[in-house]
Amino acid sequence: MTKEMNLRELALAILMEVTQNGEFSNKVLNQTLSKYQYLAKQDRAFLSRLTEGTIERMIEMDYIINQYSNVKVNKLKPVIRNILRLGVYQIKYMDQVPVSAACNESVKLAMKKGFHNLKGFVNGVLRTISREVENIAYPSKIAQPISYLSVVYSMPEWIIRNWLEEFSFETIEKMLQCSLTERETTIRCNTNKTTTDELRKGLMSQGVLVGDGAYVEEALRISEYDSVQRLYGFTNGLFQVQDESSMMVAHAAGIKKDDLIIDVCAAPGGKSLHVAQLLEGTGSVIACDLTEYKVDLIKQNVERLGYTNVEPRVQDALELDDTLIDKADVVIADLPCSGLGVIGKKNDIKYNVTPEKQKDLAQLQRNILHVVQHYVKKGGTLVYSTCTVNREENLSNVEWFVDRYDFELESLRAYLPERFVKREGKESTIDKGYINFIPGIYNTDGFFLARLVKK
Ligand SMILES: C[S@@+](CC[C@H](N)C(=O)[O-])C[C@H]1O[C@@H](n2cnc3c(N)ncnc32)[C@H](O)[C@@H]1O
Repeated sequence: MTKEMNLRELALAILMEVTQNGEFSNKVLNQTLSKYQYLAKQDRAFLSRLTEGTIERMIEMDYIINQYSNVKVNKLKPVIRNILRLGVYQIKYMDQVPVSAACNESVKLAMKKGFHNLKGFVNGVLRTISREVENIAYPSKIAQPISYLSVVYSMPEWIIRNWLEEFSFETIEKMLQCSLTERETTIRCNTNKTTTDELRKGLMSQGVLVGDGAYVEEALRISEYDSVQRLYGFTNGLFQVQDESSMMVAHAAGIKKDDLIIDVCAAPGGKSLHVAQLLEGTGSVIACDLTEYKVDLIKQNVERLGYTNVEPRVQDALELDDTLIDKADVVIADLPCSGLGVIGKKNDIKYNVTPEKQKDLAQLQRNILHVVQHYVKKGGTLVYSTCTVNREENLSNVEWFVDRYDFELESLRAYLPERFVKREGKESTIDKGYINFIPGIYNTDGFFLARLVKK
């Protein structure tokens, strides 16, 4: 058995867990990588690329298979279906894999999994696709725009229909293109411990490529590394991974020394720790989440980054804590959401969201807002945010909120980083108090935030 065969077998096992057992791809891939730590860097990269790529392009893979197989994808045995998906991905997207290897190794894998009788079928379908790969007839952009976007960018049709109610075709295409483009990782420098220049030097000494953030002073963008945990400065808390859109929350909050901040859905602590950083050791941050497990994640990050002004707490945001009423200068409500802004990083989210789940989430967000608005003192601020781009979970909730509670939207212009504000034209919604970061238009994840002030 060759090494490559082993890697493909691991990829198949991951795909089976994700597609048959509903596991999250990030989780299963990370577990596999930690189990097989002895794998060489290029093997880890091959495995990651093959599994992540196949999952993020799954609708396209199935479309291609359906063009050339006499048995439709949904009628195939799950193992064979996933072997074909992996095979087609190698043929179409992995130039470094010879077509013959993609076909032969897929056939061997089918036999190894007990499907000797289907080796001719797997071989036939993959060989045909390898010959026809440049001639695949995709849905027409003009005549079938929804199918076109769905197949070319592997996005479920219902999400595209939903987005078309709010965004133009061109904007959606940009978002989708962006979700399939590899971006650097953004990190937030812990400026209480080091400077961005020192951090940059340390990372570069390990051969990491380091660029400036696009909008936020304390952000750096890194690439060409193997594992974040092994990077310079990780263990001693010189940085935290955080997208620049997320970093905007702490800025939008307008933190002042000695403020009391309550972060109602805080794990793993990205925003709580950023806020603590801006407090420079003063004030305090109560960082809550639902379970011990989640709160432990916050604790680990607090310890690593070395903050003494953060108090992690198990607290259900749906249950009012009387002792906190009217106490907070700032409440951060970064709420559970459908996550459609981070499909570039969590590539199976798009297949798991349903219209019903999205509706339930929008309701959950309202229920949480109803409770946590009590914690804001008069004149204090509530920052509402999600990592999704659809209106129901974003602006519609904000409109619902200001209609019912004694809050108003306040312009973000005075709060967001200067570099960002400068690029926003006169028409920007930041003057209305909210912003929808659209991937492909902004160089960030998809993200929404609104600044609400208690009258
Ligand atoms: C978007 S994530 C928060 C990310 C975090 N703010 C950060 O920047 O690292 C949403 C969090 O809400 C938590 N959550 C969900 N329901 C909750 C509830 N009823 N009460 C408290 N936290 C909840 C989830 O466990 C999850 O950690």
